[in-house]
Amino acid sequence: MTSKRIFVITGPTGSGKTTVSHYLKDHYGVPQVITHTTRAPRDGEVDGRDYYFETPTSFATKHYLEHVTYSGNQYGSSREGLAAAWAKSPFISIVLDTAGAITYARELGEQAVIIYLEVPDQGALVERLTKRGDHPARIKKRVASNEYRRDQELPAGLVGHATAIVNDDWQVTKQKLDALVRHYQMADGPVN
Ligand SMILES: Nc1ncnc2c1ncn2[C@@H]1O[C@H](COP(=O)(O)OP(=O)(O)OP(=O)(O)O)[C@@H](O)[C@H]1O
Ligand SMILES: Nc1nc2c(ncn2[C@@H]2O[C@H](COP(=O)(O)O)[C@@H](O)[C@H]2O)c(=O)[nH]1
Repeated sequence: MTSKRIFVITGPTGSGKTTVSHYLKDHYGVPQVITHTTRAPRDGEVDGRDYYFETPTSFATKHYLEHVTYSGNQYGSSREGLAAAWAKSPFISIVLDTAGAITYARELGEQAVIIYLEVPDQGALVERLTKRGDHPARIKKRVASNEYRRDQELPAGLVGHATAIVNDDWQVTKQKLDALVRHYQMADGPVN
């Protein structure tokens, strides 16, 4: 029986990955693995809580399970980060782009529970980024990126591995997340 799980939350930018990760933390005590990035912090983001904010030089000194370039910035997650989160709880979460999620599905097999979030209305996605306070120039750059376009569809490498959730209505999304967590709580039983 697999006792440790990582909820890998993936999907396009603005689809609600961070929101879902916070929900799992607040309602189920699921800690989030903090990843590393070279992008600048957004208003309100805190180093060590939202990301480890790195320079290109410091980013290169870490040991990554996987790392990617997304819209011109580097992002990476470490095995040490997973171990630290699993030391706190058997269920943990991480927010990744779809390339990272594919790596996790391949490397961790059934331990990785992949959740793919989608918002079919592109206009609604951009509106969410604007409301979040993202700078218009950053939104423009991101929406023009290959990674943004790529993540709009569940990639072939995740078909059969991911639970897809349309995150249009937050109440419906919460019900689906509750059902998913309950499923794994019952499947895995108490952890020693
Ligand atoms: N179901 C929903 N309905 C409306 N707004 C939502 C919903 N879910 C999340 N949001 C809002 O959309 C914005 C983007 O959400 P969030 O930051 O969680 O997305 P993300 O996928 O983590 O984005 P990114 O990949 O760009 O970091 C936030 O302001 C959040 O409050
Ligand atoms: N493959 C990885 N993707 C990551 C990691 N940390 C974050 N992300 C994803 O990058 C994009 C952009 O994030 P943003 O915070 O700048 O909007 C988004 O899809 C994140 O999920 C990581 O370590 N590896």
